Amino acid sequence: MSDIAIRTTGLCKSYGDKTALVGLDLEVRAGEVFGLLGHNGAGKTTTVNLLTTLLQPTGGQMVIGGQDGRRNPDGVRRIIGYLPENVQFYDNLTTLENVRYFGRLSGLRRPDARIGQVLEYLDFTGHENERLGTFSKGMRQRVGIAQAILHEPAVLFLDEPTSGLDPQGVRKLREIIVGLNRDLGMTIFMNTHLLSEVTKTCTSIGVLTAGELRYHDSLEATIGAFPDESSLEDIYLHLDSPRVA
Ligand SMILES: Nc1ncnc2c1ncn2[C@@H]1O[C@H](COP(=O)(O)OP(=O)(O)OP(=O)(O)O)[C@@H](O)[C@H]1O
Repeated sequence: MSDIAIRTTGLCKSYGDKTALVGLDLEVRAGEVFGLLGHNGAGKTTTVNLLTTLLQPTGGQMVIGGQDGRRNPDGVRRIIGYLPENVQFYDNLTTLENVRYFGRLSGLRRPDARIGQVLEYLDFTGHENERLGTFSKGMRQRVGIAQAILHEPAVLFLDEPTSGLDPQGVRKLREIIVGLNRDLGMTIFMNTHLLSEVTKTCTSIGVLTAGELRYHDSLEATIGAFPDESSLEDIYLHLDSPRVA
């Protein structure tokens, strides 16, 4: 994969008369953990759904891992993993049955050996034969990560991955995200509201306001560029305010 994992140029999305994303120009380097911040309705889920080819853009270009997302969406799908905000599982099926189902959708013919490795990596061994209907939100998210990384994607997209988790669940998921980046070299693109997560997990951030990317830089540069703001929350509120051009 080239040095740039995700590049968008003038990427737009409208739903009828409603413009959700206005000419997004973005580059995320391979090996980064990028956090897309924004208020409710800013366009974060729309952005992820475009980049994962679940939605068709109304304009612009996007290249993910060297694959042209408009001309070759299947090529993009082969190299990405996606954990949506509300991943749907079959509650009456077991972990193994659910993940196997997703594995076959990804084209893995004999996924069980790989499922075993992934569940072990996620510290989930022992829950293979338990039904999803009995799991906490944190356990379901781990199954969600398992299905998303089964085919060893180069780029992993996460939509509000810690939403609704208790503090232990947040910490566990954070460790997993950081580990996938550090141990397996995955580029991670995550939407989040939780600023505390950004400081502990991300290497770069973007701020989306009403469908426009208002800001994009490394976390380190962001903290250095706003010496008068005492926390990332203050920086975010500054960037997300209408005063910023
Ligand atoms: N299918 C749709 N039809 C019409 N409008 C939509 C549709 N999906 C999203 N929108 C609108 O597009 C805008 C961006 O929505 P989006 O869900 O991408 O924002 P978001 O930043 O992910 O918000 P949240 O944090 O609440 O999930 C919002 O104004 C939303 O109402």
